[in-house]
Amino acid sequence: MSVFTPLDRPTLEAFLAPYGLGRLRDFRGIAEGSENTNYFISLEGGEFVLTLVERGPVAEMPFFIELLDVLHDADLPVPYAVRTQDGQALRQLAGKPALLQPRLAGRHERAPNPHHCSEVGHLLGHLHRATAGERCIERASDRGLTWMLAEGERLAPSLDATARPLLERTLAEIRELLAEQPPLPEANLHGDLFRDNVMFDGPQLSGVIDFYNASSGWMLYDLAITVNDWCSTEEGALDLPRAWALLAAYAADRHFTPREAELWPVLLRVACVRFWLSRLIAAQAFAGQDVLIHDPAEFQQRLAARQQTPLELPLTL
Ligand SMILES: Nc1ncnc2c1ncn2[C@@H]1O[C@H](COP(=O)(O)OP(=O)(O)OP(=O)(O)O)[C@@H](O)[C@H]1O
Ligand SMILES: N[C@@H](CCO)C(=O)O
Repeated sequence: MSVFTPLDRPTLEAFLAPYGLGRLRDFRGIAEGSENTNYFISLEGGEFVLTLVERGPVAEMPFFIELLDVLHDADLPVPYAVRTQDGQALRQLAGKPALLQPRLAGRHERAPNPHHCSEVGHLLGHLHRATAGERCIERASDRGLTWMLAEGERLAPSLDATARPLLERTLAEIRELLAEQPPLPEANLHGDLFRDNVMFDGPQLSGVIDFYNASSGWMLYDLAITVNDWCSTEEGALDLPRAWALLAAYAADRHFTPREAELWPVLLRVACVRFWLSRLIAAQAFAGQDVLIHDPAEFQQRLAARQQTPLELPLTL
């Protein structure tokens, strides 16, 4: 399980006292999740999740706190940093940045249908609309195009004869994007809107969590990340009814530009490379440890399937 930092009751009680939320009733480490340490915390004053941020620079934490406040104010179902009685949102526990957030209702949907995908598309459109243009809070992704190129070039020689040319083809596309810097519309991006970061309460989307990959950037890239997870078959191909439902719901909030339509197939591939690489790196770093490791091959398979994309952006919706 992925509890990188074990915590005992006295440590938690001392940490939680300044929130003034009553006695600690119960707590339990959360096995799901692969990057941060999370605990469900039951206090007399309500149900919460405590997150210890295990990766990424501490200096970035005010960005996440501000972004979640903006999204919460825009009525998106997101967690936000609960303040202590003297107004502190970001604190330290066991030497790590630590946040207490409300626990959102619902459960993850592992087998989404077009209705679930429509809910997700609508949510993503809302998130982008709330942060587009001047409202966008600047933050470069720490796993953006430059990172992909550097890590891809480093890892390519260790791949087999099928995987290596597949990766190198998309690295070439990434080089072209870096050289061109196409002016695609920007907003704040979730950056990791996978099934395990969305909660459903019955058929209704009830929460979006895990903003630790959020950044500013191309909205289309966030859409590609989302479609690749929510609308892929077991074999890695796009499931068109699910993808159409997601894109149609998203497009109700925003019209795509012609340049976005051209670059859509490329960004679907780039979004595969982003997670293929981060999974390869995590698999090496945590090999043999009791940590949740997502299968890198899943994104190799999806990237192979995205060499032809039978899915166009709905330009006229
Ligand atoms: N605010 C919340 N409300 C309810 N459940 C939550 C909340 N935050 C986290 N969880 C639960 O904890 C699990 C792990 O959280 P999270 O996805 O943030 O961890 P992570 O290590 O960053 O994961 P990932 O592998 O997606 O990067 C989630 O799948 C969810 O079940
Ligand atoms: N959602 C990511 C893990 C967290 O970034 C993956 O499935 O690889």
